[in-house]
Amino acid sequence: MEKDADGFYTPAAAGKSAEAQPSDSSARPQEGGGIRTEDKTDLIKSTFEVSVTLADQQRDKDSPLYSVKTFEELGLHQDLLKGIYDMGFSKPSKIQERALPLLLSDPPQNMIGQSQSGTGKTAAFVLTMLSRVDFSKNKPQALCLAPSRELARQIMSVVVAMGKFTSVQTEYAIKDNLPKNATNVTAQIVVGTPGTMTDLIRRKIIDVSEVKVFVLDEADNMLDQDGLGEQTLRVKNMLPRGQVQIILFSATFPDHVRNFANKFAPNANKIELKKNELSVDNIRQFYMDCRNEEHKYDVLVSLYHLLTIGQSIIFCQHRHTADRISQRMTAEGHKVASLHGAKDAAERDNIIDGFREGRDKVLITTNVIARGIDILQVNMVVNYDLPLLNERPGSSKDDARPDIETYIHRIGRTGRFGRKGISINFVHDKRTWAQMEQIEQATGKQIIRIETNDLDEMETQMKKALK
Ligand SMILES: Nc1ncnc2c1ncn2[C@@H]1O[C@H](COP(=O)(O)OP(=O)(O)OP(=O)(O)O)[C@@H](O)[C@H]1O
Repeated sequence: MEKDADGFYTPAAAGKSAEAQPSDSSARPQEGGGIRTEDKTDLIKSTFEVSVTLADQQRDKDSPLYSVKTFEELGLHQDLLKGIYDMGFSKPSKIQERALPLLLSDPPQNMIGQSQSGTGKTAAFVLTMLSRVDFSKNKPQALCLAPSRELARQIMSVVVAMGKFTSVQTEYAIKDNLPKNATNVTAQIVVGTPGTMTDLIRRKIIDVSEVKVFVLDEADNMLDQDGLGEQTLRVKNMLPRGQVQIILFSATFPDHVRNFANKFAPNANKIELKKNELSVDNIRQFYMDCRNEEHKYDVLVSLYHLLTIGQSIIFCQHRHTADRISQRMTAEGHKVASLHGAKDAAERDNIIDGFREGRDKVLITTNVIARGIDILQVNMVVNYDLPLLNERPGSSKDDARPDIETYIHRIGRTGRFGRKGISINFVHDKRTWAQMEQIEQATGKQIIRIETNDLDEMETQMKKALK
């Protein structure tokens, strides 16, 4: 099975793997901030392929994709092994190899698992849910929460694909999915967002008496007081005491939620990353020094050809910015889509499906899809606005600190499972410059300057980074 045009898993030629090229690290800033240009290319005109050999990276001991084990050795049921191989997976990744034996051991134990973006966390918790449910019982037994409907739908596509050779039944707990007069959910696995899940449990449409597994994807965000923390806790408090395995996964676990995570999933087995392992090496990070806000728009438009070579996601801080840019670009004849939380459910589904199918190549959005979204063709992420922590009341805009976690998740929309990717940050004044420097320090990865007026240079850099 491989992903179909709309990015969800469908039966197709199994076991296909893309091909890899060694990475090139010759691009270095010169004194004065310029960049050495080597081998000019015809990138804009060409249709060069962005590709990697997964098998090679899975052999590299230092790669998060490396594993000494096979899926057979991880103790999975035969029907699930069939599902995995049907999806074209041949070996587990490091997080899968390390987490699965712990997740599947009996008696069940809680887990707090961290590994870089795009390294296969979803498969680890989906396999756990599928392994734990009793398919002969028509009652919810595994609940999974995600921070956005887009991510919940994507997780569900993985449940359906991996469970293809089982008799699993599934249901969504996302807005506008179930009819108002819906009765008891009989599905064994329910995936949704915290608000709707709470509502359905309260209304007794979801009976939680048989729930055995509770998964939080993007757990740090789901537990953050400023995020979805309260709603998620409400769901947990409605579950039967003492019998539920709690599984938290994320690429990031900032200190201010770690304590809460430990209380939320007591006595959990833990897989943790060191700070310098947070971001993946296959994503090359650049910045462009724009003159002002208006110039950011002009630079983005000038990049349009490069943005559409593969697929690109443009992140803005506010919904109105995403709308304004997309309206302007559309009026000027460019094909772009915009997605944010103010759009209604059907429209959101339509937009993300169009992007997954490749009907749209450029998606302008907010943090709503900064986490978890897995579209392999995305090879470029632009931070039109750098992600910022919520500005505190009374503090000036100048004090706003960059949101490092969101930055890591945003750029992780590219470079999925060992593929190459590029991120470009727009800075346009002293404040944004300082914020970018803080990001560079926190991630420990160099962010390389590219001139805003040198498209040839950009093209050359892109080709090198994606090679
Ligand atoms: N063992 C494997 N072999 C091959 N491909 C895999 C394997 N495990 C996962 N993948 C693929 O790798 C991609 C990334 O996986 P996934 O979305 O689970 O990452 P993640 O760690 O949850 O990322 P994020 O932190 O962004 O949520 C997906 O397209 C998935 O199908």
